[in-house]
Amino acid sequence: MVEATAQSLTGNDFPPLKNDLILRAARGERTERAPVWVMRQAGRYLPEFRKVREKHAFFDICQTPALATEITLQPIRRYAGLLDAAIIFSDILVIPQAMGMIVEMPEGKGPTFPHPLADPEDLSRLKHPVNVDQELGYVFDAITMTRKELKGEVPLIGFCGSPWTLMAYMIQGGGSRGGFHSAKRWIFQYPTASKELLSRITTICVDFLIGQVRAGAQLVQVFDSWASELSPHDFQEFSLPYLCIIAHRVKSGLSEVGMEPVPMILFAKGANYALEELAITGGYDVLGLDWCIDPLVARHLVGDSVALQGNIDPDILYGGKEAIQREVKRMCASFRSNTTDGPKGWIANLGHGITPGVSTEDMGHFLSCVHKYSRQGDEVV
Ligand SMILES: Cc1c2[nH]c(c1CCC(=O)O)Cc1[nH]c(c(CCC(=O)O)c1C)Cc1[nH]c(c(CCC(=O)O)c1C)Cc1[nH]c(c(C)c1CCC(=O)O)C2
Repeated sequence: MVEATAQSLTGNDFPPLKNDLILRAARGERTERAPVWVMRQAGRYLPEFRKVREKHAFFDICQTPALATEITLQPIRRYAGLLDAAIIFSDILVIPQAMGMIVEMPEGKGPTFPHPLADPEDLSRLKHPVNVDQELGYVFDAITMTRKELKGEVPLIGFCGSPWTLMAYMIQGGGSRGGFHSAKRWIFQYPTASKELLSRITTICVDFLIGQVRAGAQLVQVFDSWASELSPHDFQEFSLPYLCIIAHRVKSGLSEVGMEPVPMILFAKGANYALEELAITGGYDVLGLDWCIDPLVARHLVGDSVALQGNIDPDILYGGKEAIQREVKRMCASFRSNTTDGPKGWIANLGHGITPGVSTEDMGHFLSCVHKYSRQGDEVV
């Protein structure tokens, strides 16, 4: 059913889908076990990824569909039958690049912008408007190629960064290590210019996500990784409105071109105080949780209106096999409210991305434990 829609509307002849567990969970349905995938599942903890990285620069990989496809498939092959979704290999920072900014990814240093935005005059340096097909068509090509190569094994997730998180990088010029003082200064000193920038990024996110779905993405996720930097009040003003616009415009934009909506996931890290409001007005089908909230509490806050994703502490993967098993059991009990029924509207994941030092074996153990302890019929205690 899912396939018929995508095929007829994109003109792409995609193989039929064999595992729709994550699509059912994203719609809030009860499933026989929790579908599972891991943020950054195609990344540096995989020796096969590091091997490709030895020969190619990070953004060259993103811009070369055959390489992006190969890396997207690496975890799917290694953990055959254990992962329930693939996520396209790319980065949230391709949007600032599309806006004309230079982004470098020196090994082991994280993203670096040599010329970050210093003050509102710098907005004139940015391309505006951005032709997303032209600037980011390589991501669409990678998605179409990957979807074909996946041969229907699991659905493919597309993604983008949230306006606030992208703005934070564009002004700060790098990752979290030095804090986000410059980006925060903008929202307090230049609120109007900040909102102009957020609006521009929002428009690109909408076109980008619609393009990813047209290219073959079967779910999409928006990463607001630095929501944690904002107070509840500032999240309301500088992140939430733009997140809502993205969800609503992507859905209406897809329906305008005659396509079914796909499930939309929002991961707003550190914004657990906003879960209730996000569930009511956000427009997202799934809310991702970090590990700082108990799943039972989260479910109580959001009611039955959305599915939940998450949320084990990624560092548990450093705790050894016993700890992984124990904590997965605990997570399953909390998401399933201790019943023998299968999970309802739950996608298992970590509470943030997997980190480079995790052993591939421990990652496999995590996935197996989710398969084992999230299953219908077993009581989890
Ligand atoms: C904040 C953010 C970025 N990128 C992303 C986020 C949101 C998720 C999150 O909060 O972790 C999203 C992202 N980045 C990458 C993916 C690929 C798909 C996946 O497997 O999840 C996704 C979904 C590949 C990547 N993106 C990056 C790598 C490693 C870079 C390398 O190979 O040198 C990978 C595999 C680089 C990157 N890119 C970014 C950072 C902070 C870093 C460096 C830190 C790190 O390496 O973990 C920006």
